[in-house]
Amino acid sequence: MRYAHEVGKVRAAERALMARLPEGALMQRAAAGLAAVCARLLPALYGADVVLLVGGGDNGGDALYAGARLARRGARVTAVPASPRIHRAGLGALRAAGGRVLGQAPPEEEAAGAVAGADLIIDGLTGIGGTGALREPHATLARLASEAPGTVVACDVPSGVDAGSGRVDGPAVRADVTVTFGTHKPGLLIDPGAAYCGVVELVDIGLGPDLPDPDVVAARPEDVRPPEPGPESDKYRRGVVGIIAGGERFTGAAVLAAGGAVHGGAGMVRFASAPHAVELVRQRWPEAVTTVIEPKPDALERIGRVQAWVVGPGLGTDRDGETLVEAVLGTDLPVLVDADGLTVLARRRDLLRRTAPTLLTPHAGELARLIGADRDAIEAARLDHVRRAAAELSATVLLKGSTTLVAEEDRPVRVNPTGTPRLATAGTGDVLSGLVGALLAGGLPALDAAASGAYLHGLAARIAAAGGPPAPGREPGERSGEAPISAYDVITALPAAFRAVW
Ligand SMILES: NC(=O)C1=CN([C@@H]2O[C@H](COP(=O)(O)OP(=O)(O)OC[C@H]3O[C@@H](n4cnc5c(N)ncnc54)[C@H](OP(=O)(O)O)[C@@H]3O)[C@@H](O)[C@H]2O)[C@@H](O)CC1
Ligand SMILES: Nc1ncnc2c1ncn2[C@@H]1O[C@H](COP(=O)(O)OP(=O)(O)O)[C@@H](O)[C@H]1O
Ligand SMILES: [K+]
Repeated sequence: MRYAHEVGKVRAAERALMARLPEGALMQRAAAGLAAVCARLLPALYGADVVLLVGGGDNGGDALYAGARLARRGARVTAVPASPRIHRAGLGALRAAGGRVLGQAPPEEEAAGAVAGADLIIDGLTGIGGTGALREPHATLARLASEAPGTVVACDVPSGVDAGSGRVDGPAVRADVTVTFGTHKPGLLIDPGAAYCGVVELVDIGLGPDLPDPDVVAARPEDVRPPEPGPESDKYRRGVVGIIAGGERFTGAAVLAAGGAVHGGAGMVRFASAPHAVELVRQRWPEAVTTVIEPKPDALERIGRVQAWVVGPGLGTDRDGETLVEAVLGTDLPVLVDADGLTVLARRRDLLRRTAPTLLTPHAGELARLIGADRDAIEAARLDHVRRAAAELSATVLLKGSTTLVAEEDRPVRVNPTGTPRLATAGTGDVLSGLVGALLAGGLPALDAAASGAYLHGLAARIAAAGGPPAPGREPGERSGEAPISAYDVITALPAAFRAVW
């Protein structure tokens, strides 16, 4: 796992460690790590033009000491101060190493010229101490760095990104590489902030023993463990997932959710709905066992036994849909509620009073209805809202969108690292609900089923878009070589995604 800690906990750990170390030692560790990454990024250090953007806090101090190390190895280093008070000792070290320092608040043309001509720019404007939108001249410098042709390396956090939440209010540095110290900060893993970081490199400064449990975690491939069948498995023991989706009017969601489950490793998929949806699912997925049901409180009785339920995609939000959502949540089995089922829940929160696990998979608009919040506020502060939702609704909540997050009370929030904007196409959410339902039926706890499902879903989308294993990373401006994808393509690529983690 990649771990991230809230800013307050990072500061507490730094204080505890600093108390045991000689003064300034921690900043030297950070600066040494930063300088080492920068040296690796430059084809030749000797004679390279390096520009430091230096704010008034310790983030600027790190940049100055890293610049001094690069200057001692032959780089031509220029510091651009953004504040009248910049780290004195760091400034002294840079000067002693032969670095140049522009005057306080240098004219914009001078700063712009230096930034535009740099081979490498170190962004030391603000780190974990940055709050709110960047003020001037920081905002202008952030814009100049983002537009410059040189490689941009953010010190700890790209300036303008809120380290705790990933919130970005106004201009922020778009980095090629972010060198972060001690532990990741949540804002480096969560959009919109995550999109500003480029490649994130973690430098160990010895904080580990002083850090508490993480607040946010992101899976690596080895952390994704879908249930694997053993020799003693049969279709019932592997897990039967029941899906109630679609109706007479909406049938696409039914076919896609069933497909996600069929390719999600369920031992069996039981699909139940109105006749038209059942007919289409039967034609497309002959593997599914289908039942025509009517929207009555005893609707589940004819379907047969399952280990977990998925309810909601394309169901409709009227009284009939409500009856089916109520019937499913009345069972003592794990239930995933998605799409129209969530709209029903927004007016029937009482249905969430149950003891078996409940997993909700809203996008920001659905979550807004569920917890009475503003959609834009949710998009801007996804971490806060997903946590609040899990606590208020007493459920596991998977918040879809640019960065998918999964929260459960008193557990670290799971961040999905495989997402891709190519998933922003109608129907992919239905595929996710079927896939996660299959993992729930296979016995994974709700948090793991949701996080593993999101991981495999994103990976399948990348594989579908790339026409094979996704490329490891791209140079800025390089063509992606990817194709647009449909929800159906994601289903088709699920086997390849499973192969990549099994
Ligand atoms: N502690 C340690 O042991 C270690 C810490 N380390 C490093 O220290 C960093 C934290 O340093 P920090 O606490 O000094 O805060 P920092 O990120 O420099 O920001 C404060 C400055 O930014 C300014 N500012 C704020 N918001 C602004 C805005 N919107 N627009 C414009 N300006 C804004 C603010 O100005 P003020 O609001 O006070 O006028 C103040 O000048 C951390 O990220 C890591 O890099 C490493 O060396 C490892 C050891
Ligand atoms: N910008 C984005 N970046 C990454 N993933 C996205 C983005 N926008 C949407 N997604 C993903 O696409 C899927 C869309 O689901 P949803 O909103 O339920 O659509 P639908 O109801 O049409 O199926 C989710 O898995 C979501 O996380
Ligand atoms: K920074």
